[in-house]
Amino acid sequence: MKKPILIINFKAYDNAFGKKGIDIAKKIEKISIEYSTEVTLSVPATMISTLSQEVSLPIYAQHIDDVDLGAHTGAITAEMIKEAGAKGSLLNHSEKRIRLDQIHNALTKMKKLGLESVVCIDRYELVNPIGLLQPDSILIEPPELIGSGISVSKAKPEVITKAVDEIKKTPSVYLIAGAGISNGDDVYTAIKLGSAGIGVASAVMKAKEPEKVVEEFIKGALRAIENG
Ligand SMILES: O=C[C@H](O)COP(=O)(O)O
Repeated sequence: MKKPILIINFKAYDNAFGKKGIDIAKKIEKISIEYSTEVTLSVPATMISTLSQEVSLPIYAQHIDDVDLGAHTGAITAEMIKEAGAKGSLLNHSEKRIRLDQIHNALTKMKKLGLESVVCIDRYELVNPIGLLQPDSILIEPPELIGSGISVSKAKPEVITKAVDEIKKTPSVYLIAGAGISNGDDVYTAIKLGSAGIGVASAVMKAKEPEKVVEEFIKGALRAIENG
């Protein structure tokens, strides 16, 4: 994964799929290319294949099930998302929690398949236990701020700084911050506090002009990196 890490989670918003899903992905791609800054899209499973073909951005799944291929009705496996074109997946999002053993199994399989992984957690005490499992990144998000428009950077900066301290014990793992990220300053602050990037959903998916929001986020991230 390249820093700054910018992950836009499409979740199940009404513009996350179908023609609207392609449209928003293309708008984000245009800005990403303009600023030479990679933006990862975490999309509904049904859109992985389409968006992998329609845009040049890294496409992630939002979840995978910890099951082997076989009799598991409705399962979405690591093999399936890889074949559909995904570069990786979120795991354990607060809207799709899984058990620790399932995170472990999923990561083992993803590594074998060459898929990237971003494990979501809700508190800094989990940074080290999850970091020891060696995902590519950990995304820390206080659940109460998700979708609130009040950013973790402003409302709970200590969550980021404590998580940044903890991630130093597993230096190959990136720490990403998310929840309520709404503007360029939120992104700037999150990175200045030591995170490798941000995860965001509502500010982009609910925006009238999502490309403008993404542009502001990228500018905030680049400004933070320039200022060291
Ligand atoms: O995966 C993204 C997060 O849950 C953040 O959501 P939000 O930007 O709507 O707060």
